[in-house]
Amino acid sequence: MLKLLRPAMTRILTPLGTALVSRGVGPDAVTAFGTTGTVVTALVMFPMGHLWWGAFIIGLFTLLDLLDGVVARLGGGGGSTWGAFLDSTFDRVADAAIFSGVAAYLVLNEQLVLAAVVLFCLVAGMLVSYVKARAEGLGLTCDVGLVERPERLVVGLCAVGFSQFWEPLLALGMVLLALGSAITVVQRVVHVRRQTGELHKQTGER
Ligand SMILES: CCCCCCCC/C=C\CCCCCCCC(=O)OC[C@H](COP(=O)(O)O[C@@H]1[C@H](O)[C@H](OP(=O)(O)O)[C@@H](O)[C@H](O)[C@H]1O)OC(=O)CCCCCCC/C=C\CCCCCCCC
Ligand SMILES: Nc1ccn([C@@H]2O[C@H](COP(=O)(O)O)[C@@H](O)[C@H]2O)c(=O)n1
Ligand SMILES: [Mg+2]
Repeated sequence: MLKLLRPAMTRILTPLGTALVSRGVGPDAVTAFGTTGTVVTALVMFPMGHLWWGAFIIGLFTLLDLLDGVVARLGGGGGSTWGAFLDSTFDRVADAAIFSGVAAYLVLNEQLVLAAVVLFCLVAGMLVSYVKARAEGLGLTCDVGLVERPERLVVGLCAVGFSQFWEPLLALGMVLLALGSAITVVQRVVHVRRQTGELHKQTGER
């Protein structure tokens, strides 16, 4: 759903991308900087209880995940295979750090049930991405689902950040995210099953 915002975000980020390209900054540097910033912020600020500032700063760093693609395209060649691999792999590293940081905060504050829900969100989010990567590796498509990465980030970071001001929001956001991510895994598996069903009809393959 949020991917509908991609053209607008690309337009907003293009002047910054142009400035970076003209100074010789490449897309891999942007990817690495954004991921490092996210990981350090999540693993330092969340366990210390700085939920608002942690979520806010991570929100800015994750926007670099849109900027790296802009820089890659402006730099010519339309992006590289290595860059696409690095981008997706580092997304998983950033997601792992965000949810681990929140879980660490909850464990330190003895909210073990909510920590388990957050870990469920982490695993379900990874599964959402894995199913797509595996499907695409097999030559299928899997660009569907209710809660893709931008939705996970916006819902997750807003729930964490604003819970500094209204505590129940963290539980509410994480439970919604857990349900949404589980539904998305099912949607993607069903989408793959439909395609393999079609293949079966055409080729006799099961
Ligand atoms: C006080 C008001 C608070 C308001 C908070 C809301 C602020 C919202 C600000 C910006 C909204 C940005 C929306 C961005 C929409 C982006 C749409 C898009 O297409 O994103 C795609 C992009 C990159 O995708 P990739 O192709 O590079 O990545 C793929 C993806 O990882 C796939 O994952 P999967 O879906 O399968 O799990 C992989 O499968 C694939 O391999 C991989 O290639 O998007 C991103 O991933 C980055 C999105 C950035 C979202 C920024 C979120 C910032 C949000 C909130 C900050 C809130 C902080 C809290 C307090 C803030 C107060 C201001
Ligand atoms: N270091 C990078 C990062 C990205 N790319 C290219 O951009 C595409 C992803 O764009 P987003 O706007 O979704 O981040 C990716 O598939 C690559 O083609 C790159 O080349 N190098
Ligand atoms: Mg990117």
